[in-house]
Amino acid sequence: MSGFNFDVITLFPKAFELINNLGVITKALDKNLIDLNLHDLREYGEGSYRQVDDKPYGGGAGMVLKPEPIYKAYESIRKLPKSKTLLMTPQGKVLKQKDLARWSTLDQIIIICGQYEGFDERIRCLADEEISIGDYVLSGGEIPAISIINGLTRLLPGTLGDPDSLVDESHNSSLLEYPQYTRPITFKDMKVPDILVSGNHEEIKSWRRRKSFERTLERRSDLISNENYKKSPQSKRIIKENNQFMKFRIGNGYDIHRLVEDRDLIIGGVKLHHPESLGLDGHSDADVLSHSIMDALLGALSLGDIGKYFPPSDEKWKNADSLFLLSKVIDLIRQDGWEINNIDSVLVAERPKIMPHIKLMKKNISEILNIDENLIGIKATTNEKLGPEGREEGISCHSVVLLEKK
Ligand SMILES: Nc1ccn([C@@H]2O[C@H](COP(=O)(O)O)[C@@H](O)[C@H]2O)c(=O)n1
Ligand SMILES: C[C@@]1(CO)OP(=O)(O)OP(=O)(O)OC[C@H]1O
Repeated sequence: MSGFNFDVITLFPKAFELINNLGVITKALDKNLIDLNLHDLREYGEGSYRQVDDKPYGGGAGMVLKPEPIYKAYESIRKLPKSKTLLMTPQGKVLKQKDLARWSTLDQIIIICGQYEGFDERIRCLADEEISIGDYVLSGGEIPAISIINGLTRLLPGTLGDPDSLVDESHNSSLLEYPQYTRPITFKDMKVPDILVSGNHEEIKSWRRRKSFERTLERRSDLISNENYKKSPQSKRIIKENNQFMKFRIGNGYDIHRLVEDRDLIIGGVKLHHPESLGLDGHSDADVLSHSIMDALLGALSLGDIGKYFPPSDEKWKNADSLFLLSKVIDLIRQDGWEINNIDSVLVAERPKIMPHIKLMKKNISEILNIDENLIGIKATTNEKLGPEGREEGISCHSVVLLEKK
């Protein structure tokens, strides 16, 4: 019986000698569970120098692998019924455990090892899939090919002594593996968790599931995309407990104030003139822009809204300068290590024209928040004479902020 076939087209067949010293693969080769056929590209090179590469058309540094030797090598390989051809290139799709599992049901994988300086574009059409092993560049596809051979071989029936070791491991369930311990029970004051020596298998299982989830959330939260994980009550609790690992939070704020006579019209700390001499009514200076930004900041961290910190019932805040209130809110946000990534606001006002004052509003807010003006977006729109803003009964403002944990 012939095993799973790996056919590798490479300029450096000697690189694969390493494989013979990797336990699992050595065993698989010995037991004929896999066949490793190396196709030395040099043998298919052209002329007396066995040339395999040439200068790129259009100029540029380095040499490019020619198509003819690769095609010749490829055509010399006997194709099995269930076969796939992979081209190793940093431009390929990043290898995932599920790819290895998918390929493990085939009879044959043909791997074409690219070279870092590049290969003729026409070589790509030989491949069913282009694969990279990460976002970095190696000198050639040999080491990535060895990774694939290693990862795939250990999935083949009969290669691992204990097939159960495939069940729990990292990336199988798209969660990372739980922490593992072996003897001694205490090493340099580090003790094996009591639960693992309790003998209670149900509790050990549940501890491992929880640790696996926590570890993934902490190190690779990008892997937790499966809605099932997020929905389970246990996962919900763990996500809540691990909120400290969240790097970003967004917040949204809205405020509206009435336009009345005998009040100043202050927006973003700038005193504007309304054609009818109207101003904004409120307990404070009624600066809708500052208010909506404060609510967005507080909302991002689930800290309530400005009314909670500066109650309108408190005389202290009568005619308060909203930029001062904003300085208090940002102190609260920074207390816990959060920093503003950016702010975007839109003012809704029929009149006056806000556009000419935006520069000064940005300056005021950036100084209070101690952030660059470029991180603040302020826009204005009329409400096309619709609704309270359109009838000039009031001016409103909407803001969003993105916070990042530093
Ligand atoms: N109070 C306002 C309202 C609008 N602008 C500027 O005018 C532009 C056109 O307004 P629309 O409502 O028709 O979108 C708008 O893009 C703003 O630049 C303004 O300065 N002050
Ligand atoms: C800013 C505060 C300060 O008392 O009062 P107002 O200026 O009325 O503004 P509003 O957005 O209605 O309420 C929030 C209050 O905290």
